[in-house]
Amino acid sequence: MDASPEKVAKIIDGIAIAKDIRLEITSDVQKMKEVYGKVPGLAVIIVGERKDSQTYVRMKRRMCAEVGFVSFDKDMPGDASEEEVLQAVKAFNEDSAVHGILVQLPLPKHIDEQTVLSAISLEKDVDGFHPLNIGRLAMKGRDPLFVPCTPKGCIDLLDRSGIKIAGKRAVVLGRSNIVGMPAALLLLHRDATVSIVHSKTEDPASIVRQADIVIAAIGRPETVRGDWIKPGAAIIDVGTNAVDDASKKAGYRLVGDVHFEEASKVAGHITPVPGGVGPMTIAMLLQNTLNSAKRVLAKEVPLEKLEIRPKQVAV
Ligand SMILES: Nc1nc(=O)c2c([nH]1)NC[C@@H]1CN(c3ccc(C(=O)N[C@@H](CCC(=O)O)C(=O)O)cc3)C=[N+]21
Ligand SMILES: [Mg+2]
Repeated sequence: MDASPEKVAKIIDGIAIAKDIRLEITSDVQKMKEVYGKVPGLAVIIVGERKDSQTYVRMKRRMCAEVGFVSFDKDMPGDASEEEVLQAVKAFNEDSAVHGILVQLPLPKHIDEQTVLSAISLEKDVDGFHPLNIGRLAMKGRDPLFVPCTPKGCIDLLDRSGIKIAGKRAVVLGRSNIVGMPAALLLLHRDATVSIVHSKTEDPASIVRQADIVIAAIGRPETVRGDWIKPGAAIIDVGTNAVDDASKKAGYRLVGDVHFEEASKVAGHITPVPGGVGPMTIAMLLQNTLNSAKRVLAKEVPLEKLEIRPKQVAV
């Protein structure tokens, strides 16, 4: 494919795809309710008053209601102690109506995130942030119980857009525990040839230019420019950066890590921001929670009689 200036990439519509997924989930939840008298339960713990965190948590709780889950809300003050947060996690670990536990990040500075994430029961770690789930993700043949939602959503966007992964060159920008690193591992498990570009990489543009698939997760606005992109490449933009914009009522607008206007003239497929990866993150959280509830059911109902199967049964 050549990069003639009039060429325009196909937009990957994360809002529509996430909605399809929520419909699939809703139908499984209805069946679960009819046949077994149970619905999935998701507990969301938020500590402190960060505006962005409150917005995300509100969206998660709204989506839970939409698909028929029960949501358990625990809103704690910003000066809650680590011990108190751990107690809240423990209570949800022990509550059989709760199939998934999410502790909204970032936590206030006086609380150690790894201590809290490690306290979440492995069977309820729907964010996939528990070190054992991350460790399993890194191992061939040892599937984790839960895959982190944002990277999982990125792969699902590629799959549902008909983009082939096996054998392709993929470049991930960013190496965070919650997006870049797991995204690279997932691509590797799908037989892509994977490079990770990060803050110390020399000449990142030359690496990105080789990629058939780009996942950008660095949290720096419009860093990936049009001339970094191989014509026809698939671009998944995880960045959600607020930049000042006086023409907007809120005083800011959201932009990705990719310069959308430039990139969409070169790429074959591209996700918009907002409306790309963001909605998928929440859809994957719901999917992980549903699968967790199915796994609990599979322990109570003989597998051959189970009408809705979990993706994976044993630990
Ligand atoms: N334990 C934990 N799990 C998370 O999954 C988690 C977290 N902590 N902390 C913060 C990040 C961020 N995150 C997003 C979820 C949805 C959108 C989303 O739906 N964004 C919309 C735009 C929303 C808007 O307009 O502000 C979109 O991109 O279209 C974005 C970001 C989950 N996170
Ligand atoms: Mg593995």
